[in-house]
Amino acid sequence: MTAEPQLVPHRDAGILARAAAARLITRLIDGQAARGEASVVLTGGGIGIALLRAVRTSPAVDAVDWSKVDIWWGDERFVATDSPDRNDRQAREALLEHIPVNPRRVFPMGHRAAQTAGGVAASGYADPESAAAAYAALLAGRAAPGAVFPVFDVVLLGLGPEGHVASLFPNSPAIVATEPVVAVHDCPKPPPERVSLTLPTIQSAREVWVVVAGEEKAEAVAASFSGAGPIDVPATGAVGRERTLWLADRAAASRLPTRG
Ligand SMILES: O=C(O)[C@H](O)[C@@H](O)[C@H](O)[C@H](O)COP(=O)(O)O
Repeated sequence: MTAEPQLVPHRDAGILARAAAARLITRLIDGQAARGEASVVLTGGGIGIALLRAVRTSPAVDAVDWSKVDIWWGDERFVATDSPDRNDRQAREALLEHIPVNPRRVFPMGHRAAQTAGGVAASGYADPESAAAAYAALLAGRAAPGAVFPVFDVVLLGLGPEGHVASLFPNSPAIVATEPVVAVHDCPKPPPERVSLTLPTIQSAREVWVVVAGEEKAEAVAASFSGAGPIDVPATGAVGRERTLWLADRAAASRLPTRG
């Protein structure tokens, strides 16, 4: 059973980030109360990272036992580990370096191995395919017996202007991929090479939250609620088992039909 998307409007992007942060903290607390641990899949992008900064500055941040939270990524740019483009680097600077996470429960996606002089093996992967395979193995290692990925408490996703989520773009090989993690080449949003969870993995979450702000996303939000399918509008495939939330500011929701 997947959940019908529910849109929750917020006055502006700043309030959206703070409200989504508070919602995430509560969600993780509830997950830990129910199962002793929790898991979240982070996203890159402007509002996704703003949300993490808002978690860091939240008065309730210490209510979560961060040592018992599994932290994953929905996608990653396949670049050098020290590149400012890395979603995990931005997440560490925004939040993870400021809270007591358990490093063994933080699962960054693979990075491009540095070119080595003299054959010294550098950490990382030669291509996105091998990084994707390694991440799939990590997911399987944290899954229930017989499953290939865990049941995440929350998958956070940003939204692109054409309706992409993670690195799943319209009419791309990745949007129809069925393996848990996929390599992405020629991504329309730079950098071109990425690693991304696929829709089946995203859909394994109890809750999926699409967090979106700005007038430039209004068309994509409207398209996502127009009955379009995920190949044309990937965000429409981002649904949770129990709940699907669209946390939007008013500008991003401005092209939706107003309630009668
Ligand atoms: O790695 C990435 O680029 C993100 O995961 C991507 O899916 C992002 O969330 C959207 O493109 C929205 O990004 P903005 O919020 O910056 O527009």
